[in-house]
Amino acid sequence: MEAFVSRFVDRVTIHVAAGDGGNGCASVHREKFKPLGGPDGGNGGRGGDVRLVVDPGVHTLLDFHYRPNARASNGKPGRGSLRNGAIGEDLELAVPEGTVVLTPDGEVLADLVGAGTTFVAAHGGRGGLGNAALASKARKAPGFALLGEPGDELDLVLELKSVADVGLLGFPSAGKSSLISVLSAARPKIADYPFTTLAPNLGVVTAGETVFTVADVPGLIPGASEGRGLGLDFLRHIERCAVLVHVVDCATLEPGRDPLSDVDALEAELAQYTPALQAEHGGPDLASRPRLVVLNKVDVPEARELADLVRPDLQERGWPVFEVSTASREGLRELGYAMAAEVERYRAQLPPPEPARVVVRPTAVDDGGFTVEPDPQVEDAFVVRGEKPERWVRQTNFDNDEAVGFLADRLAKLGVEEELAKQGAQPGSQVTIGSMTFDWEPSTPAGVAAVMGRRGTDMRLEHNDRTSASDRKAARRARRTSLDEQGGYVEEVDEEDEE
Ligand SMILES: Nc1nc2c(ncn2[C@@H]2O[C@H](COP(=O)(O)OP(=O)(O)OP(=O)(O)O)[C@@H](O)[C@H]2O)c(=O)[nH]1
Ligand SMILES: [Mg+2]
Repeated sequence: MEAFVSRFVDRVTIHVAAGDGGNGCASVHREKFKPLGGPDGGNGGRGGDVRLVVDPGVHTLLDFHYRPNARASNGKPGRGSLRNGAIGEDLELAVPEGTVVLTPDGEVLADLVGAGTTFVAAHGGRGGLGNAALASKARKAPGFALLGEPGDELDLVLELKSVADVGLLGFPSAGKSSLISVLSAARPKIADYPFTTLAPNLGVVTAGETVFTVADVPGLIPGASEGRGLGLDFLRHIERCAVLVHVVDCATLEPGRDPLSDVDALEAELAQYTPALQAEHGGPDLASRPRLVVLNKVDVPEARELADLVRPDLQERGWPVFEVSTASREGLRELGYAMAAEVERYRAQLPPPEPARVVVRPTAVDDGGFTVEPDPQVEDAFVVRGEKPERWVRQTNFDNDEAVGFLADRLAKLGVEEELAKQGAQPGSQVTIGSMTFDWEPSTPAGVAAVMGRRGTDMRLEHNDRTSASDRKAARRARRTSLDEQGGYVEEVDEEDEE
């Protein structure tokens, strides 16, 4: 029998950060006696993702409790001579079967079922294109490159619905922590004063082929269902356990206590408690869950006598009874195997694990669309929203005029300028995209055409625009081919397909 855990964690908030994309490189090919070479700046590498992967060897969220921060590595910047930056390494975090991923607001993002099921918790940022990839017929030697995008960075809540297979029920000092310490390798605090255990402990027990978890929880006292002692905390944990085990102190000298009345008192508490989870998720109620009874401390002669005395009464209720001593370690092997058998029985009647039910976060959709709306806070100002425009702004180095010009071209090609003009934007109107606000200067045929079109018509300009569109398409096709050959390539340079 083995184990590794000494604390019980079923809910944890983690902070995940994907890697940033590397910046593209602006560089010009240099050779002796050939001063004017072409652009040869490579692309930045993509940042690494943070992924959650179901690993059957992991049984708790404990690791996240100790290490709640996870960061994947950044992509490397591109370099001269067409060298692309290395891609950032993905970070995989092993989570137990049944881990539920939520936003801090409680929205369920994924319910991870089945070994190997993967959820991308944070997407790495795209690498920026280097100036070689940005070169085109019209822009033969770009003096700029695109910035890498920051990776996603966010908080997530992980929850484990079924935190333990077996829950130990018992009065304070009955020997629950002692039992878990001898069944598993967990080393909880054990002492002869009540409520030694303040936070539940979890042990992983191996009996034969079966690996299962046992939760040692704070001692239960009458009134717990109304919140006495550590009652409600205790009950919240117990309701997640498939098998309940009464741990009874046969050596207590407290007046009014004996094994039968102890068991009755705890059963009465269970009966009064309405499990929160049951209401939420359905599932078997506490009353119908299998129980075992452990008569503990039989190394004490009086305790063994008492155990022998009450054993038939308990068996009459249909509960298997085990006499053990965590001190002399008597009866433990048999108990371990009996727990394993109950756990196996429970698992066998569970519906087979559903295929991965993963809810993808809605922000990942890139439909190429955008919206333009008047800014509700500022007069004569507009807000542009959309995956592409916002991304393009993030990729732009605003210290470089040429890069800003390139951004303006991209926005015009997507139709953002035209739409702004349609909605009445004037030169000098404030336009906000993502985290940037600009003064609008319609600089392109598309923008002007729209302004003209609104006033009347200008077929000439529309015509010009059509011609240049087919030109651009041809140029784009050529460029794409050359990009594909580079390999490790990051994104399409232009998204003019909307034309
Ligand atoms: N003689 C004897 N004493 C035991 C045995 N098992 C536990 N004890 C003693 O009983 C006392 C309480 O043990 P714990 O394991 O801390 O009991 P607990 O049920 O976890 O108690 P709380 O955490 O307070 O609810 C300690 O002094 C243990 O040494 C046993 O098999 N025989
Ligand atoms: Mg304890």
